[in-house]
Amino acid sequence: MSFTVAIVGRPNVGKSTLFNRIIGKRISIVDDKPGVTRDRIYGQVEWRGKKFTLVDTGGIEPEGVDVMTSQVRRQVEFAIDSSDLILFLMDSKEGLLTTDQEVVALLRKSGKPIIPVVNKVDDYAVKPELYEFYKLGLGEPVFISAIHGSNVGDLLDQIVGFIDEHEEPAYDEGVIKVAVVGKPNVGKSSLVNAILGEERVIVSDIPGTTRDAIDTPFEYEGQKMVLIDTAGMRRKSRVKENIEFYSNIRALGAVERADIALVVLDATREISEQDKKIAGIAHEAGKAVIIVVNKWDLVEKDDKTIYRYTENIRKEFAFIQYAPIVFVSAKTKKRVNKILELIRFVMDQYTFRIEKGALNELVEEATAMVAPPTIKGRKLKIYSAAQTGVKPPTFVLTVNDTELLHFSYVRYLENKMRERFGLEGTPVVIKGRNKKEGN
Ligand SMILES: Nc1nc2c(ncn2[C@@H]2O[C@H](COP(=O)(O)OP(=O)(O)OP(=O)(O)O)[C@@H](O)[C@H]2O)c(=O)[nH]1
Ligand SMILES: Nc1nc2c(ncn2[C@@H]2O[C@H](COP(=O)(O)OP(=O)(O)OP(=O)(O)O)[C@@H](O)[C@H]2O)c(=O)[nH]1
Repeated sequence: MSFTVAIVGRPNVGKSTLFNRIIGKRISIVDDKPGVTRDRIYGQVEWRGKKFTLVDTGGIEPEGVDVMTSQVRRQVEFAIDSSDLILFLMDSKEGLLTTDQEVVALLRKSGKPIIPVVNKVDDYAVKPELYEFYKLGLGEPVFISAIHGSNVGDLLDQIVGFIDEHEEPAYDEGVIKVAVVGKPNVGKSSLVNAILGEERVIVSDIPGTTRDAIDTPFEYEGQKMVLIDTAGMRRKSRVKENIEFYSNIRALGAVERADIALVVLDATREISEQDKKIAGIAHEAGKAVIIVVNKWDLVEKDDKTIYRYTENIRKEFAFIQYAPIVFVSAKTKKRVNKILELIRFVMDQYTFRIEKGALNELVEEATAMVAPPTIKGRKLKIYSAAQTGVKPPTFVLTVNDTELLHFSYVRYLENKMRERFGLEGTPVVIKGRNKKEGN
């Protein structure tokens, strides 16, 4: 699981502003597909080659709750239980308040490192009155302006300074990394055990091991794989709302390290918002997805059941139409092997390369069939197409003006590519680039 940094502080000190300042730049995904999570209270950051997950604990609050003590209590609990580093944010305009000191006293008990941060220092000057913040005894505070971004780079430098000892295991190129994600109780551990073909002890109660996703390398018909498992690590949270939140953060950490996410659903339960959120995390991270419907043994079936389920999943998970669906039982092991075959197949798709000639031929045919859009009297012209990467397959179209590359036309081209080349299980990224003068 990735290094987690929590921003904690009283209401209105600027937690969201700081979060957006750090995360905002990275979010360049223009995704209009419905169902994709929009409530960003955590995100992945890369700074000087190091990665971490940043959490805006203010976002944990359920709506309508404005009781100060309960708000801060949730934040503090999250920070203590689930983060590796705490950014304690204060407001220079308000000065050091008693509440700040109380919260720090609580945070300190956790033994987690804390960086004191004083926000809203907009004029670059550290005035004498700011020296009161040294009284916290947490060392030198970082004075920032989240709105203007000043000193935020220094803050990021300090954060990544803590990451050294937290290296993730590295795997060879040829190893397929598979994250097993899903709501609590859908059967993730059972599925992992079924895949590995042996009962494995989940070490969830040993302190210190609980936070790390369990990586299990194995081989299937000569193909090296590793399962990144987030199961069995449910926090015994005192605050109910936090449980779902922990689940999502864990899923994010596992998914970021994986090539393929197995999004596990419980066949006996209705599809919920959280199922969609978890699938959305995988989709937004640009990972391949396989939907695994588990506990199929418990479903009373007739000859239409599987079609009804499939239809419902396609409707609820409209944003990942590309994901294959497999119906399994971890308990009876039925079709568990099918998952392994799908993993291999989907990995081929995730790393698929389309030869330039074939790609341009396809684009020519597609544009002949449905003409590119004309917006405000100007017609989109696509001069050429090229694949620029894999994991997921990424394509660049050279056009007259990227403004004219409407998302619905991009989706049309994506569908055409999928019709011809398959690309099942993998997202496809299509970007536009303006043709330069003279080429
Ligand atoms: N002058 C100034 N104002 C800031 C700065 N950062 C945030 N603010 C303002 O402070 C107010 C609160 O900011 P938020 O980011 O919503 O604060 P928060 O801590 O997330 O608040 P909660 O969601 O209530 O927990 C907003 O009006 C921001 O525009 C800053 O660097 N300078
Ligand atoms: N009938 C049936 N029960 C299953 C199946 N898979 C899991 N279960 C049961 O569902 C319950 C939850 O399974 P787990 O494997 O612990 O679920 P999990 O997703 O790892 O749960 P967390 O650790 O809470 O995230 C257990 O009682 C399992 O025995 C299945 O395919 N069929």
